[in-house]
Amino acid sequence: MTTTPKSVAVPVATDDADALASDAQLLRIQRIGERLFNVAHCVVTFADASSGFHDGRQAVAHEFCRSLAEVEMLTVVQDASADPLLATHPMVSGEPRIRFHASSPIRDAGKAIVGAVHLVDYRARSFSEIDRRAMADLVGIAERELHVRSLNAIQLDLEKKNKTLRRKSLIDPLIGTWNRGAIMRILGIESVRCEKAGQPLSVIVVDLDFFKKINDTYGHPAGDAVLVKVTSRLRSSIRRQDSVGRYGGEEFLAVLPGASQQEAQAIAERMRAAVASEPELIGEALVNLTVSAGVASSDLFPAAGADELIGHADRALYAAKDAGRNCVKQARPDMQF
Ligand SMILES: Nc1nc2c(ncn2[C@@H]2O[C@H](COP(=O)(O)OP(=O)(O)OP(=O)(O)O)[C@@H](O)[C@H]2O)c(=O)[nH]1
Repeated sequence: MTTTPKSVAVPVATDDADALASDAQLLRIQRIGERLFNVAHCVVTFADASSGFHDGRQAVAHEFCRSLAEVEMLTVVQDASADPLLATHPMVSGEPRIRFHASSPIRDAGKAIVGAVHLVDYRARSFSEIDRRAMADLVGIAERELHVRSLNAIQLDLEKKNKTLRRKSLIDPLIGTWNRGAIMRILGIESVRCEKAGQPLSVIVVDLDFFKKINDTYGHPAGDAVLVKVTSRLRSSIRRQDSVGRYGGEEFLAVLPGASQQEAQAIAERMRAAVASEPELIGEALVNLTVSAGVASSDLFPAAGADELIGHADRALYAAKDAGRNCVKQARPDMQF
């Protein structure tokens, strides 16, 4: 009778606090079992070896219980030394000379066996009808605990999936920056924050020059690769507190909280220079890339809301394109676009 229990996957709470709380509860169940039946050990085992819990005092009894085959119903061996199956078990014939063993399966909500409650003693003893009913009650408590554990695990899993989904819903899948929805939300938040703090807020709209030609010449996948490379250069040009997102196809929006018009102009110029500084290797070809940028700052448009600020930056971008591209234009109240 030294077979290993079948492996049944039991969802367990992986969060440390939850796991500790559940383990404390299991220890409590085991202590109640020992008191209730006046046995040396009450051990709860799970088919999934990674779950279940025992203290050092129970290690031998736990090892014994885990070495036994899974039971389908309450099974009682009143004297293991006289039991045809257990008598030859090394922990019965030798130390620690286990004599009494009773076990009853723990079932999950779907009635699958996921573990067992065991009673172990070093003296032979009887097991009354009252004991049988008490054992059923104890198993019921263990099953309820297991149910709570799996609910915790499901909740944790859902929370993780939720977090991943939320993140995915904010990130552009091609270039890995904030997507339009996310960068607009960041702009909204920073706009309120800067206004409250009495700080300026600047935005930059950046657009790749002649991108259609790149697509037409090298193909759409190469165009995608260009977008990724340009994104990386733009990101390396901003400050820690700034954010860049994909505003449109080949258009980016940078949100610069606290940046005055001069600082924003300098950052936009840094972006432009970073892209134009050296050609990008796309496949076999060295491709010269440039961007045009329009900058708008709240210190020049104090009454402008976030959307209006973008409108001003957009118009400055058109001016940069008109001026021959590969340049930065600052939106000014006195400018005619
Ligand atoms: N490869 C690729 N191309 C894109 C993507 N999004 C938009 N585009 C392309 O970007 C090109 C934009 O072209 P235009 O609006 O004419 O702009 P442009 O050629 O950059 O010209 P200017 O902006 O005036 O310098 C179009 O050919 C779009 O198909 C994308 O995700 N991947």
